[in-house]
Amino acid sequence: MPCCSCHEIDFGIDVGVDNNHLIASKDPTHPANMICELCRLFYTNGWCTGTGGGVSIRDANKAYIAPSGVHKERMVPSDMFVMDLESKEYLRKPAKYKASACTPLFLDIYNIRDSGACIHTHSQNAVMVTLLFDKYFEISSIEQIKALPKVTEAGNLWYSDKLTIPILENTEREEDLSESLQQCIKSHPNTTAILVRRHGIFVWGENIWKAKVYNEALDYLMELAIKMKQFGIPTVKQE
Ligand SMILES: CSCCC(=O)C(=O)COP(=O)(O)O
Ligand SMILES: [Zn+2]
Repeated sequence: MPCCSCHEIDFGIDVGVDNNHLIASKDPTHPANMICELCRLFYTNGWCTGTGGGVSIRDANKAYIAPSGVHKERMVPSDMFVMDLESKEYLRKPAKYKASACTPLFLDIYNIRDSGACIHTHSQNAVMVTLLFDKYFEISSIEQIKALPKVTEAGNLWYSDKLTIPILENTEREEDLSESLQQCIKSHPNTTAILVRRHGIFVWGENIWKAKVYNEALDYLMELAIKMKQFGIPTVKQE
């Protein structure tokens, strides 16, 4: 029955409270669509299986965040949380879910680096390198290194540059990583990724396309480094 004094009741609370216009778009590059597409792809790569890992994308002052503990390859845009990065209030909060446990970590990365997207994977290559290296994953003189940015200056690393990715110790709860992650990002201004021992990797970039390239290149290099170690080949080329 229409209500003459409150038009919202005609449409149901979803229109006003759920802010569906923030996630409904036919544009495949819209953050809500991209997160779903990339999580499907990352699931296929073994990077976001068993509900682990995820993707967040920033659109100006808004962060798009996936739900926690769901089949990451089956998410749909209406599952997305949207946070106002200034007020830290959710503009959209699907009632049946909690936001990803990685949310404080994604926010740390947006805050400290002003990045446009964050990728978190549980790639076995990432986990293995944290078991094979101590404080840093290091590799040099491999062509794929040229896909990674210098970060503190324009341009990418050169073939013979040494790529260094810090390794943090894991915590029981993902959100408890926040303090050490913040410190690590600040003390390593030229990194675009951080590994977490026995857990995975966080990768970020100016936008989702760059973050995707960095994550793919890093995973390639980590897989290669594991094989090099198996053959006793040093990952950093001796002069
Ligand atoms: C088996 S996944 C454990 C939590 C985690 O490390 C992760 O990356 C996923 O967290 P989310 O809350 O986004 O499901
Ligand atoms: Zn994780």
